[in-house]
Amino acid sequence: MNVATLSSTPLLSVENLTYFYTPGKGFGNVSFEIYPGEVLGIVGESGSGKTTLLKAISARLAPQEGRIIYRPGAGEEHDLYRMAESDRRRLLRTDWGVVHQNPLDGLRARVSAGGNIGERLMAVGERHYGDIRRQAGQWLTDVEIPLARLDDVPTTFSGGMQQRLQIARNLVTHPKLVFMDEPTGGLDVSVQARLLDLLRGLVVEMQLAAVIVTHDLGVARLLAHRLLVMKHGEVVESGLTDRVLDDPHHPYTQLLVSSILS
Ligand SMILES: Nc1ncnc2c1ncn2[C@@H]1O[C@H](COP(=O)(O)OP(=O)(O)OP(=O)(O)O)[C@@H](O)[C@H]1O
Repeated sequence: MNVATLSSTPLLSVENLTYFYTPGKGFGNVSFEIYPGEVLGIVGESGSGKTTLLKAISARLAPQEGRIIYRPGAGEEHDLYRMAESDRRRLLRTDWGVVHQNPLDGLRARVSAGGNIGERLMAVGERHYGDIRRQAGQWLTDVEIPLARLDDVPTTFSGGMQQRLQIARNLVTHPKLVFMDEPTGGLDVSVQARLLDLLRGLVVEMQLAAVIVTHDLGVARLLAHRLLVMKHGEVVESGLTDRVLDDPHHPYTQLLVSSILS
């Protein structure tokens, strides 16, 4: 992917971040930056702290040390965990999106598909019922869900459809930054491939900045400009995706890469 057009001011700066549930369980001293339009992949084995790190950087788990600076526009700077709780919550409903591995964690099960998408639009101030319904319908079509399902609740959808609905709900407000935890996990291989295609198209078209946690290096290769490789709660390697995967420097990354080749 082309990173040459990225802005020189980071959208998000993560500085020496640490969170341990108990000794050895969590992550320590993690620092990195995300630029507008950039997709960062976080890879590593199960239990290496990826999900915990994603929660901390997406305003859902206060770190024990370190800070996160968010810059939504020129000259604007917010220290994420020093903002008022209500401002942080608003950020998650409007400027940011979170796509959970289990789609029902990110959807309202008793609200129609259209309502799930419309709710986010209302959070950014849209009030016109007709416009909201029209945009919800457009997004359903964009994520390849038949328009006829607009009034159905997500529990009647397949796993793949639920995940596409969750993506539509998150992207309808054109967020600046989206956090995704194993967005294709738990889906059949063929459904995963279609979803990946869709995600890749949306990321490019909307110039989304995103952080994607995955243990699947194929997903990382397809979506991420840059990778962080985690092991036992530490970042052991980082760099441009092609460099990390084609010329891994750290022995652990070499092991990860060779394990998918064998
Ligand atoms: N709520 C919690 N309380 C205590 N320990 C936890 C909690 N959540 C996760 N852990 C532990 O913290 C460590 C890191 O977990 P985390 O979910 O961040 O890893 P991960 O790399 O995302 O793994 P996976 O790919 O399996 O989701 C693991 O040892 C896990 O068992």
